[in-house]
Amino acid sequence: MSTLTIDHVSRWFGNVVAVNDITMTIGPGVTGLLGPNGAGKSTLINMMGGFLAPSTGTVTLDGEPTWRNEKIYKQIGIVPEREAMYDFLTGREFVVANAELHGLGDKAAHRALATVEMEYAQDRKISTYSKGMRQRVKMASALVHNPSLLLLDEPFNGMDPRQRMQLMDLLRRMGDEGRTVLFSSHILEEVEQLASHIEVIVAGRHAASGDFRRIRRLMTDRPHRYLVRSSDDRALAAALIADPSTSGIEVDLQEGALRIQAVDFPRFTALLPRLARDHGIRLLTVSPSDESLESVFSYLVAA
Ligand SMILES: Nc1ncnc2c1ncn2[C@@H]1O[C@H](COP(=O)(O)OP(=O)(O)OP(=O)(O)O)[C@@H](O)[C@H]1O
Repeated sequence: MSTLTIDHVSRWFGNVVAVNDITMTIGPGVTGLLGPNGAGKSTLINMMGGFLAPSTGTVTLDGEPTWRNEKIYKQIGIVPEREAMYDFLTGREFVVANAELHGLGDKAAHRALATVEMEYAQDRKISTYSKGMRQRVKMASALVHNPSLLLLDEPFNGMDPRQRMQLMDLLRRMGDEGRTVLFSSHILEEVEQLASHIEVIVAGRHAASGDFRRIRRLMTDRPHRYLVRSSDDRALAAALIADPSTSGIEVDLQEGALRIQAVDFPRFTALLPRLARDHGIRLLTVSPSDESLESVFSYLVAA
């Protein structure tokens, strides 16, 4: 059982602060590291894995620093995001080469290939593999030395639903075995399905931490903005503003629409059609105007 401790870690590249004073603890089981593109997930994972030095702060695995610590590398398996692999090798050759780097032999490679259920294709060239197969071979090479900590950077990117399910099952199994598994993603649903614990980072900062219900609640409890078009925007605005489910309504003349900020999301969604009906107003468009992941995340950061 391994516990990873990130203590006031920052990392900058020139003027860019990629990771900004993050403190978190990752224990056994599956943890999802959620954040939009460019949030600093890869930078953080590289520091967790001991491949990149923090500018300040420390990353330790069971009390031992991960940076430049060979003893600790034996406990860490990392599946990087990048696609580049040795296409001219077979899956087996690739995993054996990685086993040899750890001073291990064919047996370890064979065991790792079996774990990811890739024995059937191990003698084919990597160039002939699908995205999911490549991901599994990368997993096998990260697993050859039976690490207690497994780090995966955006492992589901570009996978089809079946491949995704297979990999989710595998990671779940790894977590159930008592390994500490951390994977990054920018998709909440993906993280929700798999992780018992979620860490959210946005713009290099730690935005939230907890189980997915808590994170989901933080996201749905925030004010929602809607763009609404109707047969009589002014009458609808007048009817809505009296209700406490909304905190602001703006008539956007250019768009020919109302911009509504709802603070009580369930009440607002029930109220809107009822009010429209009661006032004989026809609703033409009701669309959330800030549902992008970015805005959800920025809300969490501001909270
Ligand atoms: N080697 C580097 N040199 C300069 N800037 C970097 C370097 N690595 C990362 N950055 C910058 O640090 C920030 C965080 O990048 P990082 O790749 O860690 O984010 P991410 O959350 O993994 O994003 P993505 O999902 O797009 O990979 C970005 O602004 C990025 O441009």
